[in-house]
Amino acid sequence: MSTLVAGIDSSTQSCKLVVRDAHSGVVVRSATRPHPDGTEVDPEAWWSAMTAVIADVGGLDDVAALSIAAQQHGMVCLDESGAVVRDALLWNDTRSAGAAAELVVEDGPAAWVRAVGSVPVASFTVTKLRWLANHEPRNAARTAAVALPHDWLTWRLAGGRSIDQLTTDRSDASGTGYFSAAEGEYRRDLFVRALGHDAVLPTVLAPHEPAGKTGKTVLGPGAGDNAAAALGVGAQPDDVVVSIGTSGTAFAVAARPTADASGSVAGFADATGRFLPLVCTLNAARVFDATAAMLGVSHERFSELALSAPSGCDGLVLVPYLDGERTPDLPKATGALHGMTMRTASPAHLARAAVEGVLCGLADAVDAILAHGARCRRVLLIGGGARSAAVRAIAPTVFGRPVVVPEPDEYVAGGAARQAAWVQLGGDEPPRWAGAGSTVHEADPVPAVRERYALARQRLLDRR
Ligand SMILES: Nc1ncnc2c1ncn2[C@@H]1O[C@H](COP(=O)(O)OP(=O)(O)O)[C@@H](O)[C@H]1O
Ligand SMILES: O=C(CO)[C@@H](O)[C@H](O)COP(=O)(O)O
Repeated sequence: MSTLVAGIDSSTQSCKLVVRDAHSGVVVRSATRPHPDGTEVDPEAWWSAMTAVIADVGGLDDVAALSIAAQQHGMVCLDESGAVVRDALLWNDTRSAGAAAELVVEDGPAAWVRAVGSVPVASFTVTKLRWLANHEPRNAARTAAVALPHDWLTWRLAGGRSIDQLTTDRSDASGTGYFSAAEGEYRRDLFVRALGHDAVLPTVLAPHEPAGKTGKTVLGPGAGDNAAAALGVGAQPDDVVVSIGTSGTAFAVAARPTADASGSVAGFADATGRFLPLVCTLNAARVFDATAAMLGVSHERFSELALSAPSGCDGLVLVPYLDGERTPDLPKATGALHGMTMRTASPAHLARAAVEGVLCGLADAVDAILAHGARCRRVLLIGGGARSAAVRAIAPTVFGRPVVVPEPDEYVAGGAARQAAWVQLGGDEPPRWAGAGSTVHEADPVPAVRERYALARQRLLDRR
Protein backbone atom coordinates (compact mmCIF):
# COMPACT_ATOMS: atom_id res chain seq x y z
CA MET A 1 0.00 0.00 0.00
CA SER A 2 1.27 3.49 -0.79
CA THR A 3 2.12 5.99 1.96
CA LEU A 4 -0.03 9.11 1.77
CA VAL A 5 0.85 12.60 2.97
CA ALA A 6 -1.15 15.83 2.97
CA GLY A 7 -0.48 19.54 2.69
CA ILE A 8 -2.70 22.48 3.56
CA ASP A 9 -2.56 26.07 2.34
CA SER A 10 -4.55 28.30 4.65
CA SER A 11 -4.26 31.37 2.43
CA THR A 12 -5.89 34.77 2.57
CA GLN A 13 -8.86 33.82 0.41
CA SER A 14 -9.29 30.09 0.99
CA CYS A 15 -8.14 26.85 2.57
CA LYS A 16 -6.80 24.19 0.18
CA LEU A 17 -5.86 20.62 1.01
CA VAL A 18 -4.06 18.13 -1.18
CA VAL A 19 -3.34 14.45 -0.42
CA ARG A 20 -0.40 12.97 -2.32
CA ASP A 21 1.61 9.81 -2.56
CA ALA A 22 4.68 10.35 -0.34
CA HIS A 23 7.11 8.73 -2.77
CA SER A 24 5.89 9.97 -6.15
CA GLY A 25 3.98 13.14 -5.24
CA VAL A 26 1.00 12.02 -7.33
CA VAL A 27 -2.20 13.79 -6.24
CA VAL A 28 -4.76 11.42 -4.72
CA ARG A 29 -7.46 13.81 -3.45
CA SER A 30 -7.96 17.53 -2.87
CA ALA A 31 -10.49 20.05 -1.58
CA THR A 32 -10.94 23.82 -1.18
CA ARG A 33 -13.14 25.99 1.02
CA PRO A 34 -13.39 29.80 1.06
CA HIS A 35 -12.24 32.11 3.85
CA PRO A 36 -14.17 35.21 4.87
CA ASP A 37 -13.25 38.54 3.28
CA GLY A 38 -11.47 41.23 5.21
CA THR A 39 -8.11 41.99 6.76
CA GLU A 40 -9.23 41.20 10.32
CA VAL A 41 -10.42 37.61 10.76
CA ASP A 42 -11.51 35.37 13.63
CA PRO A 43 -9.02 32.44 13.46
CA GLU A 44 -12.00 30.17 14.16
CA ALA A 45 -13.00 30.79 10.50
CA TRP A 46 -9.69 29.25 9.36
CA TRP A 47 -10.27 26.33 11.67
CA SER A 48 -13.80 25.75 10.29
CA ALA A 49 -12.52 25.90 6.67
CA MET A 50 -9.65 23.54 7.53
CA THR A 51 -11.77 20.96 9.30
CA ALA A 52 -14.23 21.17 6.38
CA VAL A 53 -11.56 20.40 3.76
CA ILE A 54 -10.29 17.53 5.91
CA ALA A 55 -13.82 16.14 6.00
CA ASP A 56 -14.22 16.77 2.26
CA VAL A 57 -11.27 14.47 1.47
CA GLY A 58 -12.66 11.75 3.74
CA GLY A 59 -10.54 12.48 6.82
CA LEU A 60 -6.92 11.75 7.64
CA ASP A 61 -7.12 8.10 8.75
CA ASP A 62 -4.98 6.91 5.83
CA VAL A 63 -2.66 9.95 5.86
CA ALA A 64 0.72 9.31 7.51
CA ALA A 65 1.84 12.95 7.82
CA LEU A 66 0.43 16.41 7.23
CA SER A 67 1.94 19.91 7.15
CA ILE A 68 0.17 23.24 7.24
CA ALA A 69 1.38 26.28 5.31
CA ALA A 70 -0.45 29.58 5.63
CA GLN A 71 -0.49 33.28 4.87
CA GLN A 72 2.47 34.91 6.62
CA HIS A 73 2.64 37.58 9.35
CA GLY A 74 -0.95 37.41 10.73
CA MET A 75 -1.07 38.32 14.45
CA VAL A 76 -2.84 35.67 16.54
CA CYS A 77 -2.83 36.72 20.20
CA LEU A 78 -3.70 34.10 22.83
CA ASP A 79 -4.41 34.49 26.54
CA GLU A 80 -3.03 32.28 29.34
CA SER A 81 -5.73 29.65 28.66
CA GLY A 82 -4.99 29.56 24.92
CA ALA A 83 -8.14 31.48 23.92
CA VAL A 84 -7.88 33.99 21.06
CA VAL A 85 -7.72 37.53 22.48
CA ARG A 86 -9.05 39.39 19.41
CA ASP A 87 -9.54 38.81 15.69
CA ALA A 88 -6.24 38.24 13.88
CA LEU A 89 -4.82 41.19 11.95
CA LEU A 90 -3.67 39.89 8.57
CA TRP A 91 -0.58 40.69 6.49
CA ASN A 92 -2.67 43.01 4.28
CA ASP A 93 -4.12 45.05 7.16
CA THR A 94 -2.37 48.41 6.98
CA ARG A 95 -3.62 49.98 10.21
CA SER A 96 -0.20 49.37 11.76
CA ALA A 97 1.58 51.59 9.19
CA GLY A 98 2.07 54.31 11.85
CA ALA A 99 3.43 51.73 14.31
CA ALA A 100 5.83 50.48 11.61
CA ALA A 101 7.09 54.02 11.02
CA GLU A 102 7.49 54.48 14.79
CA LEU A 103 9.54 51.28 15.14
CA VAL A 104 11.76 52.09 12.16
CA VAL A 105 12.46 55.59 13.49
CA GLU A 106 13.34 54.19 16.94
CA ASP A 107 16.20 52.02 15.67
CA GLY A 108 16.80 53.09 12.07
CA PRO A 109 16.44 50.79 9.04
CA ALA A 110 20.07 49.64 9.10
CA ALA A 111 19.73 48.37 12.69
CA TRP A 112 16.52 46.48 11.81
CA VAL A 113 18.21 44.82 8.88
CA ARG A 114 21.17 43.84 11.07
CA ALA A 115 18.82 42.47 13.73
CA VAL A 116 16.19 40.59 11.71
CA GLY A 117 17.16 40.89 8.04
CA SER A 118 14.20 43.14 7.12
CA VAL A 119 12.89 46.65 7.66
CA PRO A 120 9.39 46.17 9.10
CA VAL A 121 6.38 47.51 7.19
CA ALA A 122 2.71 47.32 8.23
CA SER A 123 2.51 43.65 7.17
CA PHE A 124 5.01 42.44 9.78
CA THR A 125 3.69 40.97 13.05
CA VAL A 126 5.95 43.20 15.16
CA THR A 127 4.18 46.34 13.89
CA LYS A 128 0.78 44.81 14.66
CA LEU A 129 1.91 44.15 18.24
CA ARG A 130 3.00 47.78 18.62
CA TRP A 131 -0.38 48.87 17.20
CA LEU A 132 -2.11 46.63 19.77
CA ALA A 133 -0.06 48.07 22.63
CA ASN A 134 -0.88 51.62 21.49
CA HIS A 135 -4.57 51.18 20.64
CA GLU A 136 -5.88 48.21 22.64
CA PRO A 137 -3.75 48.14 25.80
CA ARG A 138 -6.16 45.75 27.56
CA ASN A 139 -5.87 43.21 24.75
CA ALA A 140 -2.10 43.69 24.75
CA ALA A 141 -2.00 43.07 28.53
CA ARG A 142 -4.09 39.87 28.13
CA THR A 143 -1.77 38.53 25.45
CA ALA A 144 0.22 35.63 26.90
CA ALA A 145 1.38 34.11 23.59
CA VAL A 146 1.68 35.31 19.99
CA ALA A 147 1.36 32.85 17.10
CA LEU A 148 1.14 33.03 13.32
CA PRO A 149 -1.76 31.49 11.37
CA HIS A 150 0.09 28.23 10.57
CA ASP A 151 1.40 27.93 14.15
CA TRP A 152 -2.08 28.27 15.59
CA LEU A 153 -3.71 25.82 13.15
CA THR A 154 -0.96 23.22 13.73
CA TRP A 155 -1.29 23.63 17.51
CA ARG A 156 -5.07 23.26 17.40
CA LEU A 157 -4.88 20.21 15.16
CA ALA A 158 -2.41 18.66 17.60
CA GLY A 159 -5.05 19.19 20.29
CA GLY A 160 -2.93 21.97 21.80
CA ARG A 161 -4.00 22.89 25.29
CA SER A 162 -1.08 24.74 26.78
CA ILE A 163 0.38 27.76 25.00
CA ASP A 164 3.82 26.36 25.85
CA GLN A 165 3.23 23.68 23.18
CA LEU A 166 3.02 26.18 20.30
CA THR A 167 5.49 25.55 17.47
CA THR A 168 6.52 27.30 14.28
CA ASP A 169 9.25 27.02 11.65
CA ARG A 170 12.08 29.28 10.51
CA SER A 171 10.34 30.47 7.33
CA ASP A 172 7.26 31.84 9.06
CA ALA A 173 9.15 33.08 12.15
CA SER A 174 11.33 35.17 9.82
CA GLY A 175 8.29 37.23 8.79
CA THR A 176 7.52 38.38 12.32
CA GLY A 177 10.15 41.11 12.62
CA TYR A 178 11.41 39.59 15.88
CA PHE A 179 13.27 36.54 14.55
CA SER A 180 16.64 36.61 12.85
CA ALA A 181 16.80 34.14 9.97
CA ALA A 182 20.58 34.55 9.83
CA GLU A 183 21.07 33.70 13.54
CA GLY A 184 18.13 31.31 13.81
CA GLU A 185 16.99 33.05 17.01
CA TYR A 186 14.20 35.24 18.31
CA ARG A 187 15.01 38.85 19.13
CA ARG A 188 12.95 38.97 22.32
CA ASP A 189 14.12 42.51 23.01
CA LEU A 190 12.34 43.72 19.84
CA PHE A 191 9.25 41.63 20.63
CA VAL A 192 9.01 43.03 24.17
CA ARG A 193 9.57 46.59 22.94
CA ALA A 194 6.65 46.21 20.51
CA LEU A 195 4.13 44.47 22.78
CA GLY A 196 5.19 46.09 26.03
CA HIS A 197 5.87 42.83 27.88
CA ASP A 198 7.26 39.34 27.29
CA ALA A 199 5.03 36.43 26.22
CA VAL A 200 5.29 32.87 24.93
CA LEU A 201 6.62 32.53 21.39
CA PRO A 202 6.28 29.27 19.45
CA THR A 203 9.28 26.92 19.54
CA VAL A 204 11.06 27.06 16.18
CA LEU A 205 11.31 23.53 14.75
CA ALA A 206 13.89 22.25 12.28
CA PRO A 207 12.75 21.92 8.62
CA HIS A 208 11.52 18.33 8.99
CA GLU A 209 11.00 18.05 12.72
CA PRO A 210 7.55 16.80 13.77
CA ALA A 211 5.27 19.23 15.61
CA GLY A 212 3.03 16.56 17.17
CA LYS A 213 0.22 14.31 16.00
CA THR A 214 -3.46 14.41 15.18
CA GLY A 215 -4.83 10.90 15.64
CA LYS A 216 -2.17 8.72 14.02
CA THR A 217 -1.13 11.44 11.54
CA VAL A 218 2.22 13.07 12.24
CA LEU A 219 2.21 16.86 11.90
CA GLY A 220 5.11 18.58 10.17
CA PRO A 221 6.53 21.95 11.27
CA GLY A 222 4.61 23.77 8.49
CA ALA A 223 5.81 26.94 6.77
CA GLY A 224 4.94 30.39 5.52
CA ASP A 225 3.06 30.12 2.24
CA ASN A 226 5.83 31.52 0.03
CA ALA A 227 8.44 29.15 1.47
CA ALA A 228 6.00 26.28 0.92
CA ALA A 229 5.46 27.42 -2.68
CA ALA A 230 9.24 27.32 -3.24
CA LEU A 231 9.20 23.70 -2.01
CA GLY A 232 6.12 22.88 -4.08
CA VAL A 233 7.44 24.26 -7.33
CA GLY A 234 10.93 22.81 -6.69
CA ALA A 235 12.65 26.21 -6.94
CA GLN A 236 16.40 26.00 -7.61
CA PRO A 237 18.88 28.67 -6.46
CA ASP A 238 18.88 30.38 -9.87
CA ASP A 239 15.08 30.51 -10.25
CA VAL A 240 13.05 33.60 -9.41
CA VAL A 241 9.49 32.65 -8.51
CA VAL A 242 6.72 35.18 -9.11
CA SER A 243 3.41 34.39 -7.46
CA ILE A 244 0.22 36.25 -8.36
CA GLY A 245 -2.28 35.42 -5.62
CA THR A 246 -3.98 37.78 -3.18
CA SER A 247 -0.44 39.07 -2.70
CA GLY A 248 2.08 39.47 -5.48
CA THR A 249 5.45 38.07 -4.52
CA ALA A 250 8.85 37.59 -6.13
CA PHE A 251 11.35 35.40 -4.28
CA ALA A 252 14.37 33.18 -4.71
CA VAL A 253 16.02 30.41 -2.71
CA ALA A 254 19.43 31.69 -1.54
CA ALA A 255 22.37 30.19 0.31
CA ARG A 256 23.08 33.40 2.24
CA PRO A 257 20.86 35.98 3.97
CA THR A 258 20.18 39.36 2.33
CA ALA A 259 20.25 42.76 4.01
CA ASP A 260 18.27 45.47 2.21
CA ALA A 261 18.09 48.64 4.30
CA SER A 262 15.84 50.24 1.64
CA GLY A 263 13.15 47.83 2.87
CA SER A 264 12.16 46.45 -0.55
CA VAL A 265 13.61 42.97 -0.10
CA ALA A 266 12.62 41.09 3.05
CA GLY A 267 15.28 38.74 4.42
CA PHE A 268 13.13 35.69 5.05
CA ALA A 269 14.17 32.07 5.58
CA ASP A 270 13.04 29.21 3.36
CA ALA A 271 11.64 25.86 4.51
CA THR A 272 14.83 23.83 3.97
CA GLY A 273 17.42 25.67 6.09
CA ARG A 274 18.32 28.24 3.41
CA PHE A 275 17.06 31.79 2.84
CA LEU A 276 14.20 33.32 0.85
CA PRO A 277 14.76 36.97 -0.12
CA LEU A 278 11.26 38.17 -1.01
CA VAL A 279 9.45 41.24 -2.30
CA CYS A 280 5.71 41.42 -1.67
CA THR A 281 3.06 43.68 -3.17
CA LEU A 282 -0.48 44.13 -1.84
CA ASN A 283 -2.09 44.39 -5.27
CA ALA A 284 -2.09 41.32 -7.46
CA ALA A 285 -4.87 38.91 -8.55
CA ARG A 286 -7.55 40.92 -6.77
CA VAL A 287 -6.81 43.82 -9.15
CA PHE A 288 -7.85 41.49 -11.97
CA ASP A 289 -10.94 40.46 -9.97
CA ALA A 290 -11.87 44.11 -9.35
CA THR A 291 -11.27 45.17 -12.96
CA ALA A 292 -13.22 42.22 -14.36
CA ALA A 293 -16.07 42.99 -11.92
CA MET A 294 -16.00 46.65 -12.94
CA LEU A 295 -16.27 45.61 -16.59
CA GLY A 296 -18.96 43.04 -15.70
CA VAL A 297 -17.03 40.14 -17.30
CA SER A 298 -15.64 36.74 -16.31
CA HIS A 299 -11.90 36.07 -15.91
CA GLU A 300 -11.91 34.43 -19.35
CA ARG A 301 -13.50 37.45 -21.03
CA PHE A 302 -11.21 39.78 -19.07
CA SER A 303 -8.26 37.90 -20.50
CA GLU A 304 -9.64 38.05 -24.08
CA LEU A 305 -10.22 41.79 -23.70
CA ALA A 306 -6.68 42.37 -22.40
CA LEU A 307 -5.20 40.43 -25.28
CA SER A 308 -7.24 42.40 -27.80
CA ALA A 309 -5.66 45.74 -26.77
CA PRO A 310 -2.21 46.74 -28.07
CA SER A 311 0.90 46.33 -25.94
CA GLY A 312 1.31 49.52 -23.92
CA CYS A 313 -2.45 50.23 -24.18
CA ASP A 314 -1.89 53.31 -26.37
CA GLY A 315 -0.52 55.03 -23.26
CA LEU A 316 -3.15 53.98 -20.69
CA VAL A 317 -1.37 53.08 -17.44
CA LEU A 318 -2.91 51.69 -14.25
CA VAL A 319 -0.86 52.15 -11.08
CA PRO A 320 -2.75 49.42 -9.24
CA TYR A 321 -2.51 50.50 -5.58
CA LEU A 322 -6.17 49.64 -4.88
CA ASP A 323 -5.33 48.33 -1.40
CA GLY A 324 -2.61 50.88 -0.62
CA GLU A 325 0.84 49.39 -1.28
CA ARG A 326 3.53 47.58 0.62
CA THR A 327 6.39 47.71 -1.92
CA PRO A 328 6.91 50.58 -2.43
CA ASP A 329 5.85 51.34 1.15
CA LEU A 330 2.75 53.47 0.47
CA PRO A 331 0.06 52.06 2.78
CA LYS A 332 -2.28 55.01 2.18
CA ALA A 333 -1.87 55.20 -1.60
CA THR A 334 -4.78 54.67 -3.96
CA GLY A 335 -4.76 53.41 -7.53
CA ALA A 336 -4.43 55.83 -10.44
CA LEU A 337 -5.29 55.62 -14.11
CA HIS A 338 -3.16 57.74 -16.44
CA GLY A 339 -3.56 58.46 -20.14
CA MET A 340 -7.34 58.37 -20.59
CA THR A 341 -8.27 59.51 -24.09
CA MET A 342 -11.21 58.78 -26.41
CA ARG A 343 -9.04 56.04 -27.87
CA THR A 344 -8.02 54.41 -24.57
CA ALA A 345 -11.47 54.66 -22.93
CA SER A 346 -12.34 51.06 -23.80
CA PRO A 347 -12.88 47.86 -21.80
CA ALA A 348 -9.99 46.23 -23.68
CA HIS A 349 -7.55 49.00 -22.80
CA LEU A 350 -8.61 48.95 -19.14
CA ALA A 351 -8.24 45.17 -18.92
CA ARG A 352 -4.76 45.26 -20.44
CA ALA A 353 -3.74 48.25 -18.28
CA ALA A 354 -4.67 46.19 -15.20
CA VAL A 355 -2.54 43.26 -16.34
CA GLU A 356 0.40 45.45 -17.36
CA GLY A 357 0.19 47.52 -14.14
CA VAL A 358 0.31 44.47 -11.84
CA LEU A 359 3.11 42.91 -13.89
CA CYS A 360 5.15 46.16 -13.87
CA GLY A 361 5.02 46.19 -10.05
CA LEU A 362 6.21 42.57 -10.04
CA ALA A 363 8.94 43.29 -12.61
CA ASP A 364 10.26 45.93 -10.17
CA ALA A 365 10.11 43.23 -7.48
CA VAL A 366 12.17 40.84 -9.63
CA ASP A 367 14.74 43.61 -10.26
CA ALA A 368 15.04 44.21 -6.51
CA ILE A 369 15.64 40.50 -5.85
CA LEU A 370 18.32 40.42 -8.58
CA ALA A 371 19.96 43.58 -7.22
CA HIS A 372 20.42 41.68 -3.95
CA GLY A 373 22.38 38.84 -5.43
CA ALA A 374 19.80 36.40 -6.81
CA ARG A 375 20.53 34.89 -10.21
CA CYS A 376 17.73 34.39 -12.68
CA ARG A 377 17.98 31.46 -15.05
CA ARG A 378 14.21 31.51 -15.37
CA VAL A 379 11.14 33.25 -13.97
CA LEU A 380 8.57 30.75 -12.72
CA LEU A 381 5.04 32.18 -12.66
CA ILE A 382 2.52 30.64 -10.23
CA GLY A 383 -0.62 31.57 -8.24
CA GLY A 384 -4.24 32.08 -9.23
CA GLY A 385 -3.36 35.00 -11.54
CA ALA A 386 -1.12 32.73 -13.63
CA ARG A 387 -4.31 30.94 -14.74
CA SER A 388 -5.03 33.97 -16.93
CA ALA A 389 -3.97 33.54 -20.58
CA ALA A 390 -3.41 37.31 -20.80
CA VAL A 391 -1.07 37.31 -17.80
CA ARG A 392 0.94 34.43 -19.25
CA ALA A 393 1.23 36.10 -22.67
CA ILE A 394 1.98 39.62 -21.44
CA ALA A 395 4.43 38.64 -18.65
CA PRO A 396 7.48 38.09 -20.92
CA THR A 397 6.94 41.48 -22.61
CA VAL A 398 7.07 43.20 -19.22
CA PHE A 399 9.70 41.04 -17.48
CA GLY A 400 11.92 41.20 -20.56
CA ARG A 401 12.71 37.48 -20.34
CA PRO A 402 10.98 34.17 -21.03
CA VAL A 403 8.52 33.08 -18.37
CA VAL A 404 8.00 29.47 -17.35
CA VAL A 405 4.47 28.67 -16.19
CA PRO A 406 4.23 25.36 -14.35
CA GLU A 407 0.93 23.56 -14.87
CA PRO A 408 -1.79 25.31 -12.80
CA ASP A 409 -1.72 23.66 -9.37
CA GLU A 410 -1.85 24.44 -5.66
CA TYR A 411 1.91 24.85 -5.17
CA VAL A 412 1.69 26.04 -1.54
CA ALA A 413 -0.40 23.04 -0.46
CA GLY A 414 1.83 20.83 -2.64
CA GLY A 415 4.95 22.21 -0.92
CA ALA A 416 3.41 21.56 2.49
CA ALA A 417 2.67 17.97 1.38
CA ARG A 418 6.29 17.62 0.24
CA GLN A 419 7.43 18.77 3.67
CA ALA A 420 5.11 16.21 5.25
CA ALA A 421 6.69 13.53 3.05
CA TRP A 422 10.12 14.67 4.24
CA VAL A 423 8.98 14.37 7.86
CA GLN A 424 7.61 10.91 7.14
CA LEU A 425 10.45 9.53 4.99
CA GLY A 426 13.42 11.34 6.57
CA GLY A 427 16.66 12.15 4.74
CA ASP A 428 18.78 15.28 4.35
CA GLU A 429 16.60 16.79 1.64
CA PRO A 430 12.87 16.67 0.86
CA PRO A 431 11.98 13.74 -1.42
CA ARG A 432 12.33 14.42 -5.14
CA TRP A 433 8.98 14.42 -6.88
CA ALA A 434 8.63 14.51 -10.66
CA GLY A 435 7.97 18.17 -11.54
CA ALA A 436 4.67 19.14 -13.11
CA GLY A 437 4.68 19.96 -16.82
CA SER A 438 5.19 23.58 -17.73
CA THR A 439 4.86 25.93 -20.67
CA VAL A 440 7.45 28.52 -21.67
CA HIS A 441 6.11 31.91 -22.76
CA GLU A 442 8.38 34.06 -24.89
CA ALA A 443 7.80 37.45 -26.46
CA ASP A 444 9.83 40.49 -27.44
CA PRO A 445 10.43 42.77 -24.46
CA VAL A 446 8.54 46.08 -24.58
CA PRO A 447 10.58 48.37 -22.31
CA ALA A 448 8.26 51.33 -23.03
CA VAL A 449 5.56 49.70 -20.89
CA ARG A 450 7.76 49.80 -17.78
CA GLU A 451 9.09 53.25 -18.63
CA ARG A 452 5.57 54.71 -18.84
CA TYR A 453 4.59 52.87 -15.65
CA ALA A 454 7.61 54.30 -13.82
CA LEU A 455 6.60 57.83 -14.88
CA ALA A 456 3.00 57.30 -13.76
CA ARG A 457 4.13 55.90 -10.42
CA GLN A 458 6.49 58.83 -9.94
CA ARG A 459 3.61 61.26 -10.55
CA LEU A 460 1.69 59.48 -7.80
CA LEU A 461 4.69 59.77 -5.47
CA ASP A 462 5.12 63.46 -6.32
CA ARG A 463 1.48 64.16 -5.34
CA ARG A 464 2.07 62.92 -1.77
N1 LIG B 1 -8.18 32.81 -14.70
C1 LIG B 1 -7.91 33.76 -13.79
N2 LIG B 1 -7.59 35.02 -14.16
C2 LIG B 1 -7.31 35.98 -13.24
N3 LIG B 1 -7.34 35.77 -11.91
C3 LIG B 1 -7.65 34.55 -11.47
C4 LIG B 1 -7.94 33.47 -12.37
N4 LIG B 1 -8.21 32.36 -11.62
C5 LIG B 1 -8.09 32.74 -10.33
N5 LIG B 1 -7.78 34.04 -10.22
C6 LIG B 1 -7.63 34.83 -8.99
O1 LIG B 1 -6.51 34.36 -8.24
C7 LIG B 1 -6.74 34.59 -6.84
C8 LIG B 1 -6.50 33.31 -6.07
O2 LIG B 1 -5.17 32.93 -6.27
P1 LIG B 1 -4.40 32.10 -5.18
O3 LIG B 1 -2.98 31.96 -5.64
O4 LIG B 1 -5.17 30.87 -4.86
O5 LIG B 1 -4.45 33.16 -3.98
P2 LIG B 1 -4.31 32.97 -2.41
O6 LIG B 1 -3.25 31.92 -2.21
O7 LIG B 1 -3.91 34.32 -1.92
O8 LIG B 1 -5.65 32.55 -1.91
C9 LIG B 1 -8.18 35.06 -6.71
O9 LIG B 1 -8.18 36.47 -6.53
C10 LIG B 1 -8.80 34.64 -8.03
O10 LIG B 1 -9.92 35.40 -8.39
O1 LIG C 1 2.74 38.87 3.23
C1 LIG C 1 3.07 38.04 2.41
C2 LIG C 1 4.49 37.69 2.21
O2 LIG C 1 5.37 38.46 2.95
C3 LIG C 1 2.00 37.36 1.59
O3 LIG C 1 2.54 36.61 0.54
C4 LIG C 1 1.14 36.51 2.51
O4 LIG C 1 1.90 35.39 2.92
C5 LIG C 1 -0.19 36.16 1.89
O5 LIG C 1 -0.15 35.25 0.86
P1 LIG C 1 -1.36 34.87 -0.12
O6 LIG C 1 -2.57 34.65 0.66
O7 LIG C 1 -1.42 35.92 -1.16
O8 LIG C 1 -0.90 33.59 -0.76
